[in-house]
Amino acid sequence: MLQMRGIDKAYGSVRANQGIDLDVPAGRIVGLLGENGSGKSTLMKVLFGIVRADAGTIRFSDQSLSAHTPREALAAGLGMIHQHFTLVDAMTVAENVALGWRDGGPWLKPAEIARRISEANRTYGLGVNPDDLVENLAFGQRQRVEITKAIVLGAELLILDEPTSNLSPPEVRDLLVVMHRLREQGRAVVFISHKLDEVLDICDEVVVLRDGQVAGRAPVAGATRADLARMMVGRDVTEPLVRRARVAGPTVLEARALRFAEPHRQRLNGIDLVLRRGEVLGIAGVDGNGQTELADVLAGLRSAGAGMVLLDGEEITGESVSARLARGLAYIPVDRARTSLVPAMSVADNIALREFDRAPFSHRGWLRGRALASRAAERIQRFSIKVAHGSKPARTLSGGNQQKIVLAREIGREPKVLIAHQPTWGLDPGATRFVIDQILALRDAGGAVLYLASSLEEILAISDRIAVMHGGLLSEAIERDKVDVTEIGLLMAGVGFAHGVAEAAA
Ligand SMILES: Nc1ncnc2c1ncn2[C@@H]1O[C@H](COP(=O)(O)OP(=O)(O)OP(=O)(O)O)[C@@H](O)[C@H]1O
Repeated sequence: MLQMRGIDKAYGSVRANQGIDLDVPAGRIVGLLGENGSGKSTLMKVLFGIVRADAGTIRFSDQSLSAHTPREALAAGLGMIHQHFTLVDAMTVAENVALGWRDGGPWLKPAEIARRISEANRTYGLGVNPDDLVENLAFGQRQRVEITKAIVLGAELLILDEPTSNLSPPEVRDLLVVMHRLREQGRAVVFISHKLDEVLDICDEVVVLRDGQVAGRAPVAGATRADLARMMVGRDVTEPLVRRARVAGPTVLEARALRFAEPHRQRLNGIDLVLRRGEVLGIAGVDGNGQTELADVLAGLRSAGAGMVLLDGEEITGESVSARLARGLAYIPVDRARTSLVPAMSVADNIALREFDRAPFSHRGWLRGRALASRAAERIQRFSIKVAHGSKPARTLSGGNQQKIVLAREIGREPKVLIAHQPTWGLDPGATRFVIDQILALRDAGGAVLYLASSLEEILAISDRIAVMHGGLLSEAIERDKVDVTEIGLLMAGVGFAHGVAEAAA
């Protein structure tokens, strides 16, 4: 169905794609793997007409695509599901699908659009309701709306860019079912992922990129995680984590009966939490159960409606973000692209962002360029950020490498308390492992870490104590060694939470 040949794309001196060949047959799922910055997004942007290749040819369903626009790519039968959705919140599902209707195509009555959505639902098991308002839908449902839209608009080949990163385990299973059905119906899928197990589970074959070139391709049958990892980085990165025992110290961060309410946001319905020196407290839970609100309220980005936050026994509930930062709090928010990184600023400036006004970065009101540059060079090296120089704007880095800038800044400051929300989102396996090791080292040095993630596997690997969040409530924290995974699973599904009682008390 798709034949890409000899694709070259350079950004200045960075050769993001070099002579890449990619074949995707109909009825196949091809995994596109590679470390952060290896050129996966660039290749897909070339295919979809978002960026123009310097050289190479593309044939898709017997048409030649060159110098095409995304609109022409859509018309040819390509669909791209981005990590950041393109839906209009205030419209219904059917209206969103109608919006995507090709210019010049036949005008469709709302009833006809609804019919096509139900048909897509039946064939692919999407479970999308045409009349739902998008703003009321959870992340996983929005993603299925995007897929529905692509199918109704006639996509024969779908590009899914890290589609499982923000999904809960049941949502991942549902998505994999949808992908199976797409394959059965003779459509093709390009699946970009850093999760090797999922790639092994769902793909027919994989293509691995390294430094802008194809490092290997292989059928998935018979391959192992270690094989894939080796192709990606040239060595094995899947060694199991060896955890050392820890001795937790006194309480550093505490929340008492914390409440938060805002229209269209998950509420916090009275959260009690204790975080001690030298421990990682993992908060498991399906996304959208108040994790973002809890982390924001603790970091001072949102104000609590009621309750208290204490740091080292002093109340900080009303304090500003910067006052909290000065007390040694660091925050890795989930929506880093919007809240934590300034894309137009250089990598070096982003790394110094929290400390501009302090030595060594400023002196009598003057910024010290050399100190900025040397700190950046050190962090770029330590966190393996793939960039030619710290002076480059952050927006020119690959998604995973932008992420590493925030991690390098927040973890690198050796904070007293680190609140980390999905810190490994979008990172390749090597980088994920590195970040986990850094967080454990911070803990071993006496730091306190609140770790929020939707991957239970990750929570189990890193935490000393685990609590579950559901519907704006937090369960009691359990020591890692005493955790029963089934029980955590049930809590994640909301079984065992006394919602009625808490709501009545509110
Ligand atoms: N607009 C741009 N300007 C300059 N350089 C860019 C631009 N977009 C990408 N690059 C560079 O091209 C290279 C490949 O980036 P790309 O986004 O394709 O990687 P990726 O494999 O998708 O990574 P990730 O897994 O982190 O998303 C990187 O070195 C990146 O810095």
